Amino acid sequence: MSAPIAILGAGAWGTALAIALARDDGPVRLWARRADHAGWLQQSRHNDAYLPGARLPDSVTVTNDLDQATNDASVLLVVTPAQHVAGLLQQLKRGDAPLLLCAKGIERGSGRLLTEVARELAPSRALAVLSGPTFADEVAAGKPTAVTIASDDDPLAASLVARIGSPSFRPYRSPDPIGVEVAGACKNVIAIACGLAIGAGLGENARAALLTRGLAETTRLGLALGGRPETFAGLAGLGDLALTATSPRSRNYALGLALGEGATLDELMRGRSSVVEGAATAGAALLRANRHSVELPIAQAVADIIEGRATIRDAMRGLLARPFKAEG
Ligand SMILES: NC(=O)c1ccc[n+]([C@@H]2O[C@H](COP(=O)([O-])OP(=O)(O)OC[C@H]3O[C@@H](n4cnc5c(N)ncnc54)[C@H](O)[C@@H]3O)[C@@H](O)[C@H]2O)c1
Ligand SMILES: O=P(O)(O)OC[C@H](O)CO
Repeated sequence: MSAPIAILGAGAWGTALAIALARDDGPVRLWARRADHAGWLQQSRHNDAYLPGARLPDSVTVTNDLDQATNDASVLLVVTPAQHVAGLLQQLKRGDAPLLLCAKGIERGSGRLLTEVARELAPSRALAVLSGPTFADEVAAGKPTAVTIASDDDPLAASLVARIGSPSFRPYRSPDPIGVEVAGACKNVIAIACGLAIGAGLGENARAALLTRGLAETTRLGLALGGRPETFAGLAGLGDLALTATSPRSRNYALGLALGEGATLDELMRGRSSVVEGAATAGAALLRANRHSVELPIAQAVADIIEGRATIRDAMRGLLARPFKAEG
């Protein structure tokens, strides 16, 4: 029997990954932050709060005890929202099981990528990143899905692909964790912009333009941070952007759509438990881009709207007033 896999975070994505990775040959432990939630999940096998309709297989054990979840695990999947990854890593005991970072975002305040957070807070552990076009409910339902697993450590990436892959959950290996992280984080910001455009009635041409120029600015940032150009045409880049920036089932796109239709951010965020990563990442990406003198006009527009510095109309007008230039 293989060593256990620990999945840290019992929102929609952690739950879907637990279901996808549950096998007869190795147990899966799912860590939930709240004791009452862990107890309910373990007993009912359902996660109505975050992933209604899915059922946890018997080989998944749910706990809110981090030591119990991680003890003897072969790999720890980090699946909390990006802004809580540092808090989680600070609670982890020292150990040598690798981390597979599955959250998509850049840290607010510091502009750090999650691999940079992990390198500082869990220096003894090898790192890999999992990203790509993955609506959790489809993964939980066993629908065909392809992802990227990226690491500087190719044997680690290969062993994770072997442990995690199945006919319906197909990981592709990549040597570019930085590019994969930047792509996964920024697509959420671009998805908000695309939702805004449709919600505000600007049309599908505008959305296609935002998606394409969004990929161009994401690529600029990724390259400045050391990513590889081909990553942005891959699953974590174009693949995830195509999914997220066109589907009302994306929480990021849906937030933009509702804002564009006239809802306020306050109304949309009040009482909400599920995460909209792009809202925090817009400003964090800008912070990081400014340090590298990289321009992110679309992320700037999204951050200006989200952080209350511009109306949607003014931000969109600002984008349209930019000087004409060569494509690239
Ligand atoms: N849902 C998806 O389809 C999907 C797919 C791929 C990647 N992701 C990424 O996975 C990450 C998690 O998203 P999700 O959809 O599972 O979240 P979710 O919105 O379903 O659930 C939110 C989770 O955040 C947890 N949480 C709230 N406050 C916290 C805190 N202070 N510390 C630790 N955890 C806290 C909640 O307990 C809950 O587990 C995000 O970065 C998201 O972009 C999600
Ligand atoms: O619902 P979203 O916008 O958080 O997107 C979920 C996944 O990241 C899609 O790949």
